[in-house]
Amino acid sequence: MMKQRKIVITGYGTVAKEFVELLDQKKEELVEKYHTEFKVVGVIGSIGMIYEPDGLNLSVLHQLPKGSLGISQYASRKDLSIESPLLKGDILLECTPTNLETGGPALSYMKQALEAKMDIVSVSKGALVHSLPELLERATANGRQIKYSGATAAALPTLDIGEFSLAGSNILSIKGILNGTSNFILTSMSEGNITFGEALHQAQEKGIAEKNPDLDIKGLDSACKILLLANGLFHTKLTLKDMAIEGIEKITKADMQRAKINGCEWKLIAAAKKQGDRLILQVKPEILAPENPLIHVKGTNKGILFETEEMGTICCVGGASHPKGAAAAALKDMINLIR
Ligand SMILES: NC(=O)C1=CN([C@@H]2O[C@H](COP(=O)(O)OP(=O)(O)OC[C@H]3O[C@@H](n4cnc5c(N)ncnc54)[C@H](OP(=O)(O)O)[C@@H]3O)[C@@H](O)[C@H]2O)C=CC1
Ligand SMILES: N[C@@H](CC=O)C(=O)O
Repeated sequence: MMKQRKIVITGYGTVAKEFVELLDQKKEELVEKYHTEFKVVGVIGSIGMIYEPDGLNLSVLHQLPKGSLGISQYASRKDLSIESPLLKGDILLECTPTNLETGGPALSYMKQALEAKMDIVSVSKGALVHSLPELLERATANGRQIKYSGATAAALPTLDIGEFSLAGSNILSIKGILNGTSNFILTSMSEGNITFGEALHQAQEKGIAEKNPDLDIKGLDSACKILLLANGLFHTKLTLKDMAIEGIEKITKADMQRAKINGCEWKLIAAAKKQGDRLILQVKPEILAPENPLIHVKGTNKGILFETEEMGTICCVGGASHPKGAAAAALKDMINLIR
């Protein structure tokens, strides 16, 4: 039997626009493979919402600029009025900018969505880092699910490996290169004749740096990802205050050249490690030895290494940071919601 899932998107920025294009390309394939018609019925920007109960025209929408400008241009083309935001559909796709202090607009959108009995797929991290335990409780109370591959390194499978591939195994530690922007800066400085500032500018042009790039450079984006992975996989309720966080700002080209003499490389490592009854979380730049598989993670790629009691060490490398990869991670979560 054919199913239908109505999606409302909050935050029509770089990732959401890629998602709209991807869904437009794949909608027939999704019907064929999963017997499900995914329709975007609403898009909410900071100016308000466009809503069409039978689905927005995705090929028109993704030709328009991102942000509220695109939303208002779509409204005038289709003669729609800009409505006050209202979460009505089956799935919320949350794509607003990450705000770690307050949870940002995402927190209120997610609460409204759960009240309206919607599942959530989030690529933004703010609300999850701020209030994941509370949101999960609300989701359970409403019989809903929250999926957040897009917030835990997106195109690089991380949470799925821990939840599904390592189910039943005792994970002893997780180490990862989880931020594409900082890894791109380190690789560019190590391999090219380019400054920190130039490399950051290139990462911003690729659309992968956070709106506030300090989140990438100072290690906070990596910290959010390892925190969400740790709380999700070890069922802890740790916060950013429980972590030591250091970024890449102090690493110089000279430091990199010194490391290279012995075949080593500087990488920004996010780690979660069991120590007795405690789980220690930290983010800091480390010099990796040539035999460490994470040394091969170059450019905007990322990587994760799980150490387990029963299955040994498992490493996954690739999943470059890229808006299309983040959109694809959100689509994967939606497909897994209906499986
Ligand atoms: N870029 C990437 O590769 C990845 C990004 N992420 C995460 O995904 C999220 C989105 O990233 P990205 O698309 O790059 O970000 P953008 O800044 O490109 O897009 C965010 C959009 O949200 C809109 N917005 C701002 N405030 C509100 C509000 N109150 N209500 C509704 N919409 C609002 C803005 O448009 P306007 O104000 O004009 O309406 C803006 O276009 C971030 O949280 C980021 O951390 C995760 C994985 C990868
Ligand atoms: N800023 C992040 C992308 C979103 O998570 C990165 O550079 O990897």
